Amino acid sequence: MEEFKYLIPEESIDAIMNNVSKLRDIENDLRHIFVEHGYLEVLMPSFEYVELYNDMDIGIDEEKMFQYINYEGKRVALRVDFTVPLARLYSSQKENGEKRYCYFGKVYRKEKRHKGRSSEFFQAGIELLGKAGVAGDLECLELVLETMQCLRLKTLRIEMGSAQFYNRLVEIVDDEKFVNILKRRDLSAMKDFVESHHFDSHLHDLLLMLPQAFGDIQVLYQVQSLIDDPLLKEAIEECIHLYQQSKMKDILTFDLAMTPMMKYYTGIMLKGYSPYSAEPIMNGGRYDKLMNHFQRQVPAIGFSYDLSHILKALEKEEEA
Ligand SMILES: N[C@@H](Cc1c[nH]c[nH+]1)C(=O)O
Repeated sequence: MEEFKYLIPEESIDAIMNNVSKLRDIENDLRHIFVEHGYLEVLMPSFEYVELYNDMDIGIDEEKMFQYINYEGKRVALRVDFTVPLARLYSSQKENGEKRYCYFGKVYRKEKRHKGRSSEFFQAGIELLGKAGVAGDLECLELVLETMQCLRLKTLRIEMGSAQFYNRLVEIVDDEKFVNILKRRDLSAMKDFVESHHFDSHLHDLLLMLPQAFGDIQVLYQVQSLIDDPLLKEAIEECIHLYQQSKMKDILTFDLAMTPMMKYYTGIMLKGYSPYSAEPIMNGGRYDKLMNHFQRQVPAIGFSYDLSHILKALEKEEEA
């Protein structure tokens, strides 16, 4: 036992000592902008019932949760996500109006084998509840653009995918193997997959180009010319529409092979990248059906920065 007192469990990374003041500055700048735009800062509890996350089927397996059984015999987990508990908070309020929340804190997601990866993610994010469609998407995109300046990182890129596009495609293709191939962006596996099915020629061509459907607005036009399904069409048209109105055209890349990080996404999905971080420094998206779990129909969108990844990217950028 004696030697353990000098060690930390593999779930932990050691204390962050470099650049903590920088992290606090970034946090404060973000807070300032969020609050200025009407987002109310909330301090969410660290513990939630495991059932809350399970019922929402968010796509984070139970094995990823740090959990224990409390005195009632109920399973309790350390927070694995902010979006779900905030949806619960919203549902406890009477009216369905627009609400803007922001938050700063950690989420805990256990890795099977850590290999130096942390299980703690320091997030700073917002949730915009009750604002539907392009208007809500644009408000969110503008806030991303404005707050990106706070991060002190030089070359940031935003990738946009569509959960509506992805979900509909999964439905049409109707074969579990498809998702795996898409996640790996495996071109030759996709060829074999397409050849072993009898899809119509449009779907056939679309699936073949999908692993590489990554790039500027031309990608959307190219895909648009291949589809006739109304829901797929609608999803692409929404992205085009957003692009036309967005102020981040020069840093925006589309990725139609993007698979949802969280199962609750129903519309656009966003990821922010620095060339100095292997992991996305920002994740977000529209989730119009999550509130249905609370017997409410409320459209919503949000995003969160990962401050730990941002800090690491800053260090690497400085070294370079
Ligand atoms: N909760 C998501 C990010 C997000 C916030 N709002 C919508 N999505 C995550 O942890 O990846």
